[in-house]
Amino acid sequence: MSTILVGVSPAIQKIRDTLNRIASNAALNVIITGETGVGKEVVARCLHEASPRNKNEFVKVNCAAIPDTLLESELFGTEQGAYTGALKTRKGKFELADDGVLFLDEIGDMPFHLQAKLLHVLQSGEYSRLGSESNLKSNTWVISATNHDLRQKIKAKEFRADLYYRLNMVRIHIPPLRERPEDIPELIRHYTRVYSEAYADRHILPLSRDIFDRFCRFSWPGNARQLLSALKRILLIGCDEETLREILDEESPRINGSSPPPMAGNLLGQIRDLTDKSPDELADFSLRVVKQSAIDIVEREAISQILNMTNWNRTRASKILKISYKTLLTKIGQLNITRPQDAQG
Ligand SMILES: Nc1ncnc2c1ncn2[C@@H]1O[C@H](COP(=O)(O)OP(=O)(O)OP(=O)(O)O)[C@@H](O)[C@H]1O
Repeated sequence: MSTILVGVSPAIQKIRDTLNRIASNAALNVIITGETGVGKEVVARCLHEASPRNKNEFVKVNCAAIPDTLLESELFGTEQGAYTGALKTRKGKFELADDGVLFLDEIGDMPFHLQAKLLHVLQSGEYSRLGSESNLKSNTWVISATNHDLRQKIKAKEFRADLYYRLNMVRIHIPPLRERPEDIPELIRHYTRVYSEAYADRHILPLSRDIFDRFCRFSWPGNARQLLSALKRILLIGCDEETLREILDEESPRINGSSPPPMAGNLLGQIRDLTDKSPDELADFSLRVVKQSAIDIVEREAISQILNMTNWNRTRASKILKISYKTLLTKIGQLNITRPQDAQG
């Protein structure tokens, strides 16, 4: 099943744009940054699937989960007899990901001594298995991800600046969900469909209007991962008011407003934040992207309102909007507009 990057926020639309531009040549190392659970692996998988390397492996290594002593052999493999107990030759992740993608998750946790080795592979395109003298050629697209601020780690001498620049040929930053609340309803709708299909025997009902609204107002410190586990739990086993208050930690800060706040506000907020950005972060910015995002936001809102007003009578809606029926259908698909009752009870 292919990976879908759900979201309508300008941030996600910009990521989709970048993704399409860089996946076709699959050559520049990419670093994906963002808090835990924002969807870094989703973006890495989308890059792989959209690239010419999609017939070959997507190999993931979690640099934080593997003990320091094992990470090196995990990455580069071991030659038979390299150490007592190395009974046979084992391929490393670089070799398994040849012609495919090597996804280095939690790269900020890679031990300092291994960072030098990784840099060497990235620069020379060559590496050798532990205990072997002969060089192997590496042809893998390296995509890494981190939820640390690597610039802080560089200052603290915990991360090599030269490796950072090598990994960071393209940077994709995914903002936390609380900064793109318009993605919350989309995630709820999409994953309600996914879970309904996966658990078809359970006759899953969509969230009630009240819970849907409360989900949309919550700030989700654990981002999409937290949202999805709460959604799945409620859809599968339901929950009483007390449990819901616990899940939504109703003492914690709210996103303002009732339903998701106006999207245009977010776009303007993002534009105002531009002054804080580094030239690197402005690489994907252009007036064209802003204009397109603004048009999409306004069109989506207008079409949704008219569809709701006409109770989703598309012929009437297209007449009011003064566009053809066919254009309306295309826009509904392109702008990912869904009927409220598809997601709410
Ligand atoms: N935009 C999105 N579209 C679809 N699914 C998403 C999106 N964002 C996150 N998810 C889902 O949320 C969960 C967490 O996402 P993912 O593992 O990609 O996050 P992450 O940023 O890599 O987390 P970590 O830093 O903890 O490794 C996954 O189940 C993923 O499918």
